[in-house]
Amino acid sequence: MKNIAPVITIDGPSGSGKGTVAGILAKRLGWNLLDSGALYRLLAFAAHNHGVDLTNEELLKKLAAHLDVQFIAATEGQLQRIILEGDEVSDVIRTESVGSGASQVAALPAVREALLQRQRAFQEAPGLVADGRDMGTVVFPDAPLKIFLTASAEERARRRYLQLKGKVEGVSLSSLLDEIRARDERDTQRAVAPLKPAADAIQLDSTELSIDQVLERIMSEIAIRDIAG
Ligand SMILES: Nc1ncnc2c1ncn2[C@@H]1O[C@H](COP(=O)(O)OP(=O)(O)O)[C@@H](O)[C@H]1O
Ligand SMILES: Nc1ccn([C@H]2C[C@H](O)[C@@H](COP(=O)(O)OP(=O)(O)O)O2)c(=O)n1
Repeated sequence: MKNIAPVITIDGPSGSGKGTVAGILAKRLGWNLLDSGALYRLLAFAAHNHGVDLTNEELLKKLAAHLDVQFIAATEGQLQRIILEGDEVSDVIRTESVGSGASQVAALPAVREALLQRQRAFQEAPGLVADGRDMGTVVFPDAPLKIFLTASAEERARRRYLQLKGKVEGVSLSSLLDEIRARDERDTQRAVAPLKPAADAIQLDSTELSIDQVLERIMSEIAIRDIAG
């Protein structure tokens, strides 16, 4: 049977606000949430734990196909939890070094293929908000609303800095900016499913917008399309 649960895709570079906006939107609509970047982060993290080299496409493909992961949905007062092989890894997968590993494994075609069905399985009633790099272009090309969220690299580094300062030792704005630029370069230049807006995506530059303003813009696009009942 054809899956008719609507999908809203939010793609964009690191620090543009995708995860924040997708999480709030899913909660507001009462829809499911797919944080696709978490899957690539989990794979990079699992590879590190199992001593698998981040260039070993064959082994990474197998690891991706058998990734033992559980997403426990957010509840009132409790953020989404991610369990990998029985251990809670919600926080440890968020470091920039795991992000960089995720970006490396994400460039491998066999890895992307192995994770495709797992991502599509999140499309369940009453609807799905999915964030990542290729949600609108590859994973959910028929989504009725696609957002491509951007912000200047400087603003994205500033946001990350504010987010990590006090939590992670030795963070510096200039190294975060370098890391963000390196990840942008790798994610946009790879051959398979590169980061780019879908032809029918609405592009939203959040450099000068607050989180609430971004949400307001997306809510008005949802209302125009009448996709959330
Ligand atoms: N429009 C915005 N203005 C200011 N800060 C923002 C905005 N959107 C997101 N943030 C903050 O920036 C940081 C990174 O956001 P996040 O949602 O993790 O980005 P992404 O998922 O695109 O990497 C978070 O601390 C978040 O609260
Ligand atoms: N749909 C996706 C999601 C993430 N990736 C890759 C590329 C990204 O640099 C890494 C990490 O993604 P993630 O969305 O968690 O990173 P940010 O929160 O934007 O910093 O994974 C991808 O290739 N395709």
